[in-house]
Amino acid sequence: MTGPRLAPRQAVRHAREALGLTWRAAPGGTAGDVVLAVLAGLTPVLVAWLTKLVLDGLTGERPGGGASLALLGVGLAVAAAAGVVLPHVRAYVERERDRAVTRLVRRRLHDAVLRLVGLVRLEDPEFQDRLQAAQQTGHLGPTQLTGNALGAVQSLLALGGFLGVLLVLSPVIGLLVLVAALPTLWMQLRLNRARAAMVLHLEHFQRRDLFFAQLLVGVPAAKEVRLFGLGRFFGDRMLDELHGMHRVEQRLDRRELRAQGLLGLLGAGVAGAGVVYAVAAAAAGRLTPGDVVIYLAAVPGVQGALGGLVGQLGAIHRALLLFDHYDQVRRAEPDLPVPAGARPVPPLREGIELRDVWFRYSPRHPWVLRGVDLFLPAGGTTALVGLNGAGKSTLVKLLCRFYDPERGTIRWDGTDLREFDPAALRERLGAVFQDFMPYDLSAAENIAVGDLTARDDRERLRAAARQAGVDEALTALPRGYDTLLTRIFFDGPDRDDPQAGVVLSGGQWQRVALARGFLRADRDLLILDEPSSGLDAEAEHDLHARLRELRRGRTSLLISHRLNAVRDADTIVVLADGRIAEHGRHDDLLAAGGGYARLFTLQARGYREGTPAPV
Ligand SMILES: Nc1ncnc2c1ncn2[C@@H]1O[C@H](COP(=O)(O)OP(=O)(O)OP(=O)(O)O)[C@@H](O)[C@H]1O
Repeated sequence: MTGPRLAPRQAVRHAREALGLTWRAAPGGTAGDVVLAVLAGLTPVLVAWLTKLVLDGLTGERPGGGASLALLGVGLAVAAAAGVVLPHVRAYVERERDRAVTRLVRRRLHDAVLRLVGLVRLEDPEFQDRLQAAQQTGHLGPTQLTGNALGAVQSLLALGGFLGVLLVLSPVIGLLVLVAALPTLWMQLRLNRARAAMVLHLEHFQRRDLFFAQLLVGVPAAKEVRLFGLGRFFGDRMLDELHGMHRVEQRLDRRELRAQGLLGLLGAGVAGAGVVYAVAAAAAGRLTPGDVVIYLAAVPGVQGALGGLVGQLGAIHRALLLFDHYDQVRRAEPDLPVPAGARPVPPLREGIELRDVWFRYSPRHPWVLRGVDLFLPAGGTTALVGLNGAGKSTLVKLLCRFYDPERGTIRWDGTDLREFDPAALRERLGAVFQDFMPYDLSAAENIAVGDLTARDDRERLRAAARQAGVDEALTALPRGYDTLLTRIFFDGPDRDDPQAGVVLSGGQWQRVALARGFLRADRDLLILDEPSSGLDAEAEHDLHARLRELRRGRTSLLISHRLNAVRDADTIVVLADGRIAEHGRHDDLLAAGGGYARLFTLQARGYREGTPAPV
């Protein structure tokens, strides 16, 4: 397994940014941690040295009065106490710092995602993987890097101190210990790289493991999993992924075990030889008992510090790799060009014109729109119809500027949408999407997300709900509009009240989504993509009557498979194979006897004779 690599310059840049980020998030905590790391590195050496001095004083090897011996004893006690307390203080300071870093990283990631005003990047699976990894591990880069860098400083200080002591006592042994540690260093570095490679290799298994686990325990798939008896099938797939993951880990663990065992034996051999030498030298009077004690502390001290140092270097490498996900998300270019001096979006006076619009989701995907020419006149209702996959929702997404056309233009009173800031353009739009989002929030909040300025205006929210025909149902909920529309989690006082959260029916949700759209009914363009698909026949009829009222004199685009619901539109446009196949008023299209007439007749016959309609 070869390790993933970061170019040295990139590694240095990541290190600088990660450390800078830690500093900005928690300057006090970081400075405190540096001081504590230095103290923690020097304390064991100080304790060993003071022990030696006390022993030498006691055995009369070094002259010194009782007073200085007592002082040494006190110093030893204080240093030993510091050695016990410091790690706990440091752990607290580090956790505080890490929490501050986590908040800052989350905020910055959030800002980076908000800069993606379109959908292209979010729909790119590779970018999604990075985004998920950055969400989960973004904070670990800076915190682990800082923690391990300071750990490395601590190890270096301990290493330097103990090596200095050994070299003073016996340069030969000092050098021997150092040389014996070199294979450990080399092997650890190799293992570090293999471990970093494994982490990346495991990501694939982990994603799929999580996917199957969520299918098994999550609510969305629960019905199909039970009805189709998929539990065992998905459970086995999940365990396969887990096995795959564990096999990779096991291979590396075995390799590590072999290497560590061999190196441990080597280290113990060197240490043992040193002990024999030190005892013999003390017996011959070349070393004092204190020298032997400090020697006994220094050999494992050097080996431990070296091991720690190498481990920390490996962890730094892994932290830099983790930081790479965060860095790439942060540096992602905006997915839609937003002009520097974007023009304000004027109220729509004439209409929106699509001129020879070509679009595909990426060069790897087929064309969805192939030269669409269309005019949505201000103040008029245009209905868009067509078979599944014809490109209707795609056209809506282009109007909202979630994507730009690959060829051709969309003009708002003559101005290309690309000249506007997408956020300003969207301020002028109201929409009910076919795949609207049910939020795990209260009923009031679920409507208010359509226009957050109405959040505290209960009357406005209720008016919108009334227009969508859902006010009565929401008022009747256990806590009225404050009832959570979820059973997944409860907030505040709801926590202990299982009645507080409710599950709405599909049609009720559809009406809540409609209420969101009604909140924005005063916007310049109202887009209604299948607004009645989940409603019963009576409610659908009622809704379309309301929508007709609402649309009167407004610019709207209505998409529906129920052709009866669009027959009174000012213009009906039929989209087929990415092109406008027909357009005109209902009666004209029927008279023309084309695709629209065929579909309309089929649906009408279906209602009369009970024949299932095709769309
Ligand atoms: N995000 C996407 N990435 C890639 N292809 C997509 C994406 N969204 C839609 N498509 C493809 O674009 C084509 C048009 O889809 P679109 O949703 O616009 O059709 P539609 O006319 O709204 O269909 P329906 O009546 O079923 O809602 C389909 O072939 C679909 O697979």
